[in-house]
Amino acid sequence: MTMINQRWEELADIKRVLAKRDWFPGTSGNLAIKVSDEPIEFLVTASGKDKTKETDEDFLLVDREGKPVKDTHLKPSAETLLHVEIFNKTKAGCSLHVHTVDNNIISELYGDKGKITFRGQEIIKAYGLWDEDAEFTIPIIYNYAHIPTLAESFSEFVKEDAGAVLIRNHGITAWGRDALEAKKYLEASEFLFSYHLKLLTLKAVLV
Ligand SMILES: CSCCC(=O)C(=O)COP(=O)(O)O
Ligand SMILES: [Zn+2]
Repeated sequence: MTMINQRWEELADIKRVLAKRDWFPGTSGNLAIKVSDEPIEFLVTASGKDKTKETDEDFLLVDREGKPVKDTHLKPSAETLLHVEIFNKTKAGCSLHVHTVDNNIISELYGDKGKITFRGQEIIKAYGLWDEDAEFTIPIIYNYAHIPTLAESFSEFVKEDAGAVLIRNHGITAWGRDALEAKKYLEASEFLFSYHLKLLTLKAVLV
């Protein structure tokens, strides 16, 4: 199997799993996986598709600027520039972006603070943090409609090979050195969002 086919299968597997969870409502979301380092080339989801469907046009290969490597009628994700920041600035191998109700509500509740910090939760170990008092902070950025501006704002928080950033009332982008790590960061973040919102709701009901 060629590297591109191998990476295609890896990304297709993740897409299938996330689709089953309804994490691609209304054609939202986009996924990317690096195929080569020199030159940097990655597979990214084609724009505007129903990501719950599986086709042989789900992904296309783009260069380090997010431009298609070959002539194609497919358009790279409208948010490819965010994946471009990740692959150009870090050693990340995979980047995942989803819109969920939970990540949107958390981003709105904590958007004015510009971040949300989690502590005292076992699942924080998914971020590679094993200390009892470990904290994990997810920055929250403004949802600029102009994607190059959004990508510039996002870039400020792309420093590590794995991480997560919330875009206010839009969604989350999580990345990691490989597909497993990116998925782990995404799932841990969504777990923490869901837990936090349920706890807030229960506290409000019980007082
Ligand atoms: C209806 S979703 C609006 C665009 C977006 O935020 C998204 O994640 C999907 O865009 P893409 O071009 O990757 O399909
Ligand atoms: Zn989006």
